[in-house]
Order: sequence, then C-alpha cells, then structure tokens
Amino acid sequence: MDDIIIRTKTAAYPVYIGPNIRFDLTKLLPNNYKSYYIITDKHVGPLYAQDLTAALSGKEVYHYTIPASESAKSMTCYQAVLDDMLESHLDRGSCVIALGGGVVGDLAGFAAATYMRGIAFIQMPTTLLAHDSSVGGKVGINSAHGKNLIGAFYHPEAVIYDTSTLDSLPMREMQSGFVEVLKHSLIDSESFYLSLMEEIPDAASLTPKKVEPFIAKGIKVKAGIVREDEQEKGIRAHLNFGHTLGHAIEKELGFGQMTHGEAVGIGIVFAMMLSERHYHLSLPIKAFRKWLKALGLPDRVPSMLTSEALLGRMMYDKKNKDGRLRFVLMEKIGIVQTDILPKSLVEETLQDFMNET
Ligand SMILES: NC(=O)c1ccc[n+]([C@@H]2O[C@H](COP(=O)([O-])OP(=O)(O)OC[C@H]3O[C@@H](n4cnc5c(N)ncnc54)[C@H](O)[C@@H]3O)[C@@H](O)[C@H]2O)c1
Ligand SMILES: O=C(O)C(=O)C[C@@H](O)[C@H](O)[C@H](O)COP(=O)(O)O
Ligand SMILES: [Zn+2]
Repeated sequence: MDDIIIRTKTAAYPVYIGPNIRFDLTKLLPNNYKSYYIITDKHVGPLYAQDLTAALSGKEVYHYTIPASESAKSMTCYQAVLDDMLESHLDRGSCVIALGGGVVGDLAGFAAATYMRGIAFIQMPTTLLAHDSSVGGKVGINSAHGKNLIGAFYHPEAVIYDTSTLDSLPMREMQSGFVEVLKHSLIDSESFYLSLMEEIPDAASLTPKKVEPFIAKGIKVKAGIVREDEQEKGIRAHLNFGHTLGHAIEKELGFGQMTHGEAVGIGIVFAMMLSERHYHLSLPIKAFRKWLKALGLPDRVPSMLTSEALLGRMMYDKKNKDGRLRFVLMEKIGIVQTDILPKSLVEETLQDFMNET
C-alpha cells in the first residue's frame, strides 16, 4: 500500500492507495464515527457498497444512490441528498463516505461541507480520474451558467483508494481519467511526461496495472501544489491546465455528453496553442495530439459547437480577473504559469483551432 499525506494550512489527511483496501475500511478510518452515510451512484453501488456495509457491520449505516452521470452534480440532487441526510438524523458525529468517481466525490463532499456547517467525510475513489478529484478539497456542483460554479474548499478526513475497483471501470472512463494523469505530468516535469508516454503509449497499454504507479505520482504532484496554495490564490491554478476550454465544452455540449477528461484533453491542446502564440515559442503539440489519438481520446472541438458560444462560456471561468480571460499557459513541459490574455487572441486561436481541416 502506498500512503501519502496531504498537508495544507487547515488540514492534514492520509491518502491510502492499494488493491482491495476497501475491506480494511474500519482499520483505515481516522475515527470511530457515530453513524455512516454512504453516497454512491447507480453503477458503483451494486458493485462495491455491500463490501463497505459488511466492513462496517454493527455500526449505523445509511445509503444514498445518485444517478451515474454528471447531471447528478446539480442543485436538485444536492437538495435531495441534504433532505435525506436530515431525515436520517445525521448529526455532527456522523461521517459521509463518498464511494465513486469524481461526480460522487464532488457532490458528497459539498453535502458534507454544508450539512450542519460541515461534518466529516471520507473519499473512496473508484475511477482513475478520481485520483485527482478525491484530493485537494475542491467540492461542488454545476450551475446552468457553468461547471463547478457552486462549491467550497472542504477536505476529506481520509482518502481510501482501492485500486482493485479500477478492474470494473469501463475503458472510456480509463481514457478520461488518464487525461488528469497526463495533466499532472505536463505541469510537473518532462521526465514524468516522457516516462508516462513510454509506459502507456496507447489505449491498449492503458490498464489498471500499468497506470497504478502513476496514480501515486500524480497525487504527489497535486499534493505539492495544494500544500503551497490551498485555495487557488496562486499556483493551484496550474492544476486547471486545459480546464478553461474543457469546462466550456462540457457545458456547451450538455453536461455528461463528453467526459471531463475528454474535454480537458482538448482544452490542453488549446492551452498549448495559446501559449505558443502568446509567448512566441514552440511546444510539442503535434506529438501530444498524436498521443491523445493513440489513446483513443479526441483532440479537437466537436464540430457542433461554435467559437462564440465557447468564448461566452469561458467568460464565466472562476480564474478570470476583472472580466478578463485568465489562462493557464505553458512555457515548456514542467513550466506553467497563468496570464491574462487579450480576448482577440483567444478568439482568433479558437477559430483557427476549430477551422482546422
Ligand atoms: N474536485 C476536484 O478536484 C475534481 C478534479 C477532477 C475532476 N472533478 C470532477 O469529477 C467529475 C468526473 O469524475 P469521473 O470521471 O470519476 O466521473 P464519474 O464519477 O461520473 O464516473 C464515471 C462513470 O464510471 C462509473 N464508475 C465509477 N467507478 C466505477 C467502477 N469502479 N467500476 C465501474 N464503473 C464505475 C460511474 O458510475 C460513471 O458512470 C467531473 O464532474 C469533474 O468536474 C473534480
Ligand atoms: O484541484 C484543482 O485545483 C483542480 O483544478 C483539479 C481539476 O482537475 C478539477 O477538474 C477541478 O474540479 C476544477 O476546479 P475548478 O475550480 O476549475 O472548478
Ligand atoms: Zn479536472
């Protein structure tokens, strides 16, 4: 088992990573809570919730199942969860367990953060993508105006990542989650990036076994950034590389039409294109796009979207300053920074990207 500690100004918690560790749940829990409220989704619940109930036998355990889709990160679903938590008489001694991918984690974490002004929660990620979403304390839901516009910074008390659960993860979700691993490598170092490309050059090599060592590596990159800047006042924005356009694509297509990772992969290509033009330098965009394609991931904006709609949506991005677009850009692999860009540069680059033949 590979253990990592996430430390910030306000929190410190362990991330346990290893096969079958869901069965050791009670040993890994940091406290003996009064009751447990397991939030999971319609796909994950039938596969793994019973194992948690068995591990918690003799304790007071409640279950809540949300739809298995991005649409569950909604005000309606959030309110329904809170109502059920109240009807279950959870109190400040209770603990929410988020069993699932990033959707479950973001929603359950936000419910825990706001229920009675905050009760304990544990992240139990079951997707590759959730190596990213389960650490760092960003929790929240979507709005009709855009992704993750309602939320909080609220850390779990522990992250218990049973990597055996990845065995049942559909390939499309492995591909999606791999984009966050790619992102961690790109913002970290050329050596991480190149070793990842060498080990996992294509979709055929994207197996739980091959990717497992990179899960801890990605989490360590994130841990280092979150430790320095918990609430995205500065360098935490680097973790948002590719997300400005990515989030706009997710929203404009309709939440859930494209996965988060698919959209962020396209967003990374765009952020690299912007970087080349803004800093007058050259980045390995061609090779990166070739890799995305070999992984079975899209590398261009879906043709039904318009640049006007995407630009309008990016104006809601949380990183923007004084109504101006602020992007995470790259000077070279491992060196990223944020910059406010002229709207005209973003517009022209987006049009060129979308008009590629
Ligand atoms: N909070 C953060 O820091 C952060 C970081 C990255 C992404 N996110 C958010 O995470 C969400 C995406 O998370 P995701 O990609 O995990 O999607 P998800 O939670 O929707 O899971 C993807 C699909 O896989 C299924 N699934 C999950 N685990 C499974 C398993 N082990 N076996 C079989 N099926 C399984 C789910 O039911 C779902 O259908 C987005 O909303 C994104 O914005 C948050
Ligand atoms: O942890 C972070 O910080 C990130 O930006 C991680 C992202 O991968 C993740 O998608 C996050 O939810 C985006 O946050 P947001 O603040 O842009 O909504
Ligand atoms: Zn992300």
